[in-house]
Amino acid sequence: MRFDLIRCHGSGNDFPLIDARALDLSDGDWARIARVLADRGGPVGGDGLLLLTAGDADHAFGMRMFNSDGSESETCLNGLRCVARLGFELLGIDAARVRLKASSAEVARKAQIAPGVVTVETRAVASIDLARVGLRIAGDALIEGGVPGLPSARAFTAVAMPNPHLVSFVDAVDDGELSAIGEWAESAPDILPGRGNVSFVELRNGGLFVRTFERGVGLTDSCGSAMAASTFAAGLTGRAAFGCEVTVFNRGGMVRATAAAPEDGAVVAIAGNATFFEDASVGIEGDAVAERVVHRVRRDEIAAWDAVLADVTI
Ligand SMILES: N[C@@H](CCC[C@H](N)C(=O)O)C(=O)O
Repeated sequence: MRFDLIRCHGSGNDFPLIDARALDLSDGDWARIARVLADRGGPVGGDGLLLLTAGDADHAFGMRMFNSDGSESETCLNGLRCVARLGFELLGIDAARVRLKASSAEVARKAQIAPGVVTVETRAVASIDLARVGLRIAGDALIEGGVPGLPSARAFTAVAMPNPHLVSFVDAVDDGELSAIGEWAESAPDILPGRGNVSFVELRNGGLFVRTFERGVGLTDSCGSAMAASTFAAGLTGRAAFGCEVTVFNRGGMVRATAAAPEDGAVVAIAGNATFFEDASVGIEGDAVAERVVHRVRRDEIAAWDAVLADVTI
């Protein structure tokens, strides 16, 4: 199998991106291709695989996202910015409604957050319904509460974006502690059989700093849906005002986020980079990349994002 792909990132969350609108492969094939391409030890690497998929009567195009373990997620908001950019470029549009696995999101080109940085805003609805999060504990919602059975006494807020997130506000992020809870979530415990993304969040520099252990991946430089869930959770717990823009920092950079209150629709808007850094083609044989040809390294975009990182105090 041969594919043309674009290697891209949103806030350092990096992916190979394939225009799959005309491709007809099984879910099992895509899961295998995700594991091969996103393998950090292989010639491509990434936090998962993004697919631009065909649109329908209600959507200009669609997105599918496979984690590096081959599992398919309900969404990926850093990835959605990159998929949206490709969709915009191929269709000659600047805004769209996008079909996700079982939901929709709005995307639009925005003014550049920094010179030379292509910027896209995603808008997705948050939910605190525990059934949607897939967290099987007593009650309808969990807002800053303990999770019986979780190996931590910390208080968590559960949010579906619609992928599952557990968010805890901490004084200082401890990667070891976060990873231990993330690994527990990866074990698909009885109370979280669909697993989940786990984030620790600090109030930092007037904004939020979010560190996430992602379902199907592990610790990443950033996770867009976790930043959305964290902004929503900050509103729910009185740490940030609903309707006001918050800068959300992460290991890979920053985004600007605004969450609407539940009574105002619970839409979380995230504006951030959609950086394309390499155009390549790959040949895959079995479980390995047999050939990789790099056609273009987009040095201008790499430099533009490096300048943002040099400016951001994380
Ligand atoms: N990094 C993504 C989320 C990717 C999916 C996640 N690991 C899951 O399985 O829910 C983002 O930017 O939202």
